Amino acid sequence: MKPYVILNVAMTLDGKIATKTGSSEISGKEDLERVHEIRKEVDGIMVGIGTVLADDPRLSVHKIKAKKEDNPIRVVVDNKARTPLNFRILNDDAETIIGVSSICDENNPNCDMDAVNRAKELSKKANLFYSSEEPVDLVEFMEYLYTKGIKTLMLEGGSTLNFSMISDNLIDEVKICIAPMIVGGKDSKTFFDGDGFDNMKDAVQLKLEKSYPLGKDFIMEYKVLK
Ligand SMILES: NC(=O)C1=CN([C@@H]2O[C@H](COP(=O)(O)OP(=O)(O)OC[C@H]3O[C@@H](n4cnc5c(N)ncnc54)[C@H](O)[C@@H]3O)[C@@H](O)[C@H]2O)C=CC1
Ligand SMILES: Nc1nc(O)c(N)c(N[C@@H]2O[C@H](COP(=O)(O)O)[C@@H](O)[C@H]2O)n1
Repeated sequence: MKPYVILNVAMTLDGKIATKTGSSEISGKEDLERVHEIRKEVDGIMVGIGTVLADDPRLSVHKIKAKKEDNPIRVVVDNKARTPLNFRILNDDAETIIGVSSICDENNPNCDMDAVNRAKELSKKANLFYSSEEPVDLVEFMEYLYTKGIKTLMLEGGSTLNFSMISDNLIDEVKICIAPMIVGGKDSKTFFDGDGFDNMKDAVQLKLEKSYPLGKDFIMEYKVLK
């Protein structure tokens, strides 16, 4: 069993989710409130370590009225246990689960002792899941999250993790905020990066369920066809 996964992202009209320098303030106020309403509803929010390092996110419900109990469990996919101990993702706003790879496991002959030691330190502040693979096996990780009570999970980026999740067929819904902005840049992060598929026939197929303007932005909501 796996959580029901909703991918939410804010992108510019030209499909970028951050500039080449990592600047990513894209959504308008109304969109941020929409996202925080979803955060309040779901059991967990997940991001990749690239997003943690770029944004130092809180991943709590803080743009709308909410109580501490409304905060979902925060989840990070972090191969080498690089989450900095002083980052907000480890504060006491909510529980945090960090998925690390097999190189953090001291019983693995190919482990990296620096990563093993960082993971040990992290385990004092968060619950660690040790994947049997490198990078983190996302199918295995989703099954683990489900056993931890995460039945609904919002994925909030970034580009690399988004592609791994969709190519592993783990995403059920996609919600996109398109802002009327263009930033360009071949090195700017797009909605989905990763390796990409070689052939269009392999493209993931989706069905548009809903679309509407929201403040200055435009929202599109899709179901992933399985
Ligand atoms: N506009 C928006 O809605 C959002 C924008 N962003 C932006 O995206 C950028 C970060 O994106 P990325 O650098 O692509 O980082 P990312 O957040 O996708 O993290 C990628 C990292 O996750 C780890 N990982 C472990 N196992 C993995 C697996 N099986 N598959 C994929 N990754 C795995 C790897 O260390 C990998 O480098 C930041 O600039 C951030 O601001 C992030 C979230 C939302
Ligand atoms: N919905 C949305 N709109 C944007 O313009 C964004 N840049 C993001 N980014 C995501 O939200 C995280 C920050 O969350 P906190 O406010 O710190 O709780 C960031 O890390 C991205 O995952 N989202």
